[in-house]
Amino acid sequence: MADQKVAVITGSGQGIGKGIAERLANDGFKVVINDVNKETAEATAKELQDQGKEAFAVEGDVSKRDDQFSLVKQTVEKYGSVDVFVNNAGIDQVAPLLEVTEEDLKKIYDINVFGTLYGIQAAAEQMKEQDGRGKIINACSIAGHKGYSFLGVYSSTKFAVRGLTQTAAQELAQFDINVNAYCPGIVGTSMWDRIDARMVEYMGLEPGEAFEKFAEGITLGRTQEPVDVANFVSYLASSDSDYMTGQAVMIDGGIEFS
Ligand SMILES: NC(=O)C1=CN([C@@H]2O[C@H](COP(=O)(O)OP(=O)(O)OC[C@H]3O[C@@H](n4cnc5c(N)ncnc54)[C@H](O)[C@@H]3O)[C@@H](O)[C@H]2O)C=CC1
Ligand SMILES: CC(=O)C(C)=O
Repeated sequence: MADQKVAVITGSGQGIGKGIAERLANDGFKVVINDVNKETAEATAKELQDQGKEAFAVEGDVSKRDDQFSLVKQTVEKYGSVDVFVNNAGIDQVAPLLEVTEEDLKKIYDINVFGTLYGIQAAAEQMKEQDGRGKIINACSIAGHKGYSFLGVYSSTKFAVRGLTQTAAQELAQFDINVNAYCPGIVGTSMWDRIDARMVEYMGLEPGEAFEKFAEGITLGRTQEPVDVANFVSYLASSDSDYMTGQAVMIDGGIEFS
């Protein structure tokens, strides 16, 4: 097992991140489960260990640069390298633009944008020193390609993630590091439970109706599960995607077409 590659996934105590961790562990990676929520991170790592996978949990807040560098350091101390780093952690925010406060802006930019850049920095500094190709994979969204009413600030953070992905791809190619992003559509995680609850307030709908309304536009006729996203991230983490960099790819069942 000495040649097992190592993947770090931020925000992987639950939701899409957990799905990615499960898939990469099944692909043969040693996985590091990072989350600001220590309990869910440890529970996910234990679930994987109980299945005979190599996994451990690191509590950390992606919006703190020191936590991101410490995450990489702890990974290297335990597993020897960081081959794949998935900047998955992110938060939602639902509000009309005219109601957004300075505090709202700061909170979401700290996690979704600053957090992604700190992850890129920490991962790249380590990957530069290693042999072999590194992969940095960022969580974008359909909202990183199009602005949606009431999701304007969230959307703007995902446009920023797309920009960081394109620039990091260009700056890091010289170190054999590929940088790409996945852009899910409507995934049934706790993020959408929160979005639905807030949309109800703004759109005058019943609980569940906002989710259904967004889901109506899905060409494939169903909302997503984390595994639908994880299957694509598995490709981005593998050598099959060695010739892809700087892309923010829709994996949304056909909601937006570009
Ligand atoms: N659910 C959806 O429909 C979509 C989600 N996405 C993106 O996918 C990513 C994952 O989303 P979900 O799994 O749905 O969300 P979720 O809310 O179910 O899970 C997010 C996880 O990130 C963790 N987290 C939050 N802040 C953190 C921080 N500062 N440091 C470390 N961990 C932190 C949470 O504790 C949680 O475990 C996010 O970046 C989100 O923007 C993109 C498109 C659609
Ligand atoms: C949460 C999210 O990215 C969307 C567009 O639903």
